[in-house]
Amino acid sequence: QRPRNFPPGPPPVPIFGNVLQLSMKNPMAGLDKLSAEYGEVYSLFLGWRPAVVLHGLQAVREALVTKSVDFAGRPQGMMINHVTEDKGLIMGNYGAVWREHRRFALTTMKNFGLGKRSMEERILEETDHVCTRLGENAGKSLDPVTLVHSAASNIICSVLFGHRYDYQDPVLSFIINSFKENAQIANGPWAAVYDTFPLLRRLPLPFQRVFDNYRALKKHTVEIVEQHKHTRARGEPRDVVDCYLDEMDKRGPEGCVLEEERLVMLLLDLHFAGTDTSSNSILTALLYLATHTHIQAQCQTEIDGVLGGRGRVSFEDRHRMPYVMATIHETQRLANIAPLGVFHATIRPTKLMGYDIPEGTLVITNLTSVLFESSQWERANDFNPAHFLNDDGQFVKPEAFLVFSAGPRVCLGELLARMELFLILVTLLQRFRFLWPEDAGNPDLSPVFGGIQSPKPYRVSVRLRGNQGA
Ligand code: HEM
Repeated sequence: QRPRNFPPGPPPVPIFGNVLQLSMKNPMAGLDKLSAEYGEVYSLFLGWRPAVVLHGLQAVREALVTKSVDFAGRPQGMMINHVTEDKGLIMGNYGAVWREHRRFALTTMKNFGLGKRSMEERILEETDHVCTRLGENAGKSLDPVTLVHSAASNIICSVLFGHRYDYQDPVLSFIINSFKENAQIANGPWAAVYDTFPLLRRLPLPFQRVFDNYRALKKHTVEIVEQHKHTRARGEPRDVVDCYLDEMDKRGPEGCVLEEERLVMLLLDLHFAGTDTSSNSILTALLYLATHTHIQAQCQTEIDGVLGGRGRVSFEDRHRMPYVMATIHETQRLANIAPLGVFHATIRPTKLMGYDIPEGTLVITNLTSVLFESSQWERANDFNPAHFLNDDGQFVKPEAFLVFSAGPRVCLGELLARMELFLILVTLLQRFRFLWPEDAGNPDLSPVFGGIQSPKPYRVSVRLRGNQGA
């Protein structure tokens, strides 16, 4: 039963709630229909658990920005909380432990928080490896998925652990595959079964795979932390692990929320959140550029004009590349990496657009509905970099660009992700042309639905550009 003055929604059936009324493969169309019937704020039952769904900029903004703290919690008692042993940052509830870890991670990952090697340097170093691999494939076509996932994982590994893996290293594919499989299961029907039927949780069903993968990843991360404890020099951090250990030393054991077990979970969270998100954004950008070569060429003209003979781009160059910035942002909008964001929860009783929302209510921010809202975007379903340009051709970011969400829980890796996208894509466009292979048929640009979306598998032809060439 819905509480009094709770947002309206479809009648639930016993035990299942409304989950059977939505397609598990892709619930987005079903959610749009419900919004058309019940409004911008409506409710659903996921099994026994009531959830409020926010549709469109107005509702999402009121919750995340205007009532920010009220909506800054995370639902508890779900599979993902159990997998991370209630110690992760992403699913950590609003409170001192989450706040301290978020502050620590944000400060450390600022450009100069990581000791001698800046974030920019780490990204550009990895980009060189990508260019070498692409150069070997010049004149041919390749499936860029493994290369781009490996590069994104290596960048976050370099930031977290000061280490990158060779692209052939089996540890790298173990990490990427484990995170990928976990994301798939954790956002699929088996996670819903786990969350809805507590009595089934100990049975050998497919969701156990997520726990197995996580245990293996945790063991690997614990070993890295142990190695760091032996090789670190206090006060001279090389990476996030060293920074955390330094911070623990500085604060001492008394009343400190920083502890080694939490460090391991923080590393796993950042590694997970920083891999598929960035890589699928880059893969989507390459797909759109290869299939819209006039836009690619316009980016290359701007890049050549700004960089001249300079071999290396810097993040500062973005201010002189409005068209490139607009193109990257537009591909991010269309990539729609986190279509339903990450689930929120209310931390106290509150109101939203006139409805009463009790404490602890699960809240789903339908970011897709904002990124494709026809009143916010002139041509919402097209690839149109002009969405991010004003009449003077300058780069502007519309309020409805919520790929990183908003409010106190806004993506913690936004700066890193923006740097990666800009530095990698500009370097690649400076050196290569990407073409849709002639024998590949018509491109299918629609993404594969998931908690983190990806483009459909594709191949792309790679051509070397001349020094400054066209
Ligand atoms: C283009 C790439 C990325 C996109 C589109 C993206 C998007 C998002 C979104 C939508 C959220 C949910 C915010 C909310 O709960 O309202 C989120 C949370 C988060 N992201 Fe990202 N992300 C990206 C890259 C990264 C990277 C590179 C990192 C790692 C350094 C990262 C770390 C996190 C963390 C830790 C959270 C949870 C924050 C919290 O709960 O306080 N993300 N991200």
